[in-house]
Amino acid sequence: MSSSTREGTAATPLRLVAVVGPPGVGKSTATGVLTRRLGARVWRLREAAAAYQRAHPGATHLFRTTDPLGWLPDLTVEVLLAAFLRGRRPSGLVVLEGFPGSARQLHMLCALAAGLPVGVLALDASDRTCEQRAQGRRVCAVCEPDPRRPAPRHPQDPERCARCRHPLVRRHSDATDRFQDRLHRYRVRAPLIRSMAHRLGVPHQVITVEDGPEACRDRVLTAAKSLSVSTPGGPVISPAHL
Ligand SMILES: Nc1ncnc2c1ncn2[C@@H]1O[C@H](COP(=O)(O)OP(=O)(O)O)[C@@H](O)[C@H]1O
Repeated sequence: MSSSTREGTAATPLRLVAVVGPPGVGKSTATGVLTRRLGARVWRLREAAAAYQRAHPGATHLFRTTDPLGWLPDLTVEVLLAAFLRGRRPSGLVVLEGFPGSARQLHMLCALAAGLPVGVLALDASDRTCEQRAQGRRVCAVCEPDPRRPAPRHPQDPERCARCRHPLVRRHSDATDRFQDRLHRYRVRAPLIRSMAHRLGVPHQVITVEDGPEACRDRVLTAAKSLSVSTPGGPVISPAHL
């Protein structure tokens, strides 16, 4: 990659692009494109939670959840986001992968981002495509102890990892019932996230990623670039009205 293609370098101010979409649509893949091509950094709620727990071993109460999909309470999400945005935060483009998961979380993000440029990139494909992609996805538990990202398949032995040659496995959350629950939750919440973005003046772009990764790459790059330049006016809606 030439350095002229990397635009999210540490010299530029912080800009946030939230990449959302149904499970299996290609969020991790798109995030990978943005990290490689734009030098973006990635913020993932799960990783932020794990890092916070390591740094605050006494804060176990924050991580108790009764949600059937294991989602953390919004109060905890707010603590994690605030730690990221109000601490020694990075500069340049940051991709929030799979976040926000609800309209309320988008509101929270904008309130904490306090005028920083925020954009939402919503990837979309049919339920069938998402399901097929999730069923075909394999991860490597050796390269990544808590595997989330799709692993590259070995060209001669596609059931093995191209990096370490260990057998690839399916993601626990791709089991059919769990996948359907995640898909349903996203489909219910996506229009609410979109209308919240509209109410907050946050740029929101939907791109269809029905065709293969090559064809989607340029669309993802173009959308992320255009989304990461405008600044929202900041939340004007009281959380009580959410
Ligand atoms: N545009 C695309 N076309 C075909 N397959 C894709 C595309 N984007 C991602 N994939 C594949 O679909 C699966 C799910 O992608 P992933 O990025 O893990 O989805 P998500 O993070 O949204 O759950 C992976 O195996 C990935 O390689």
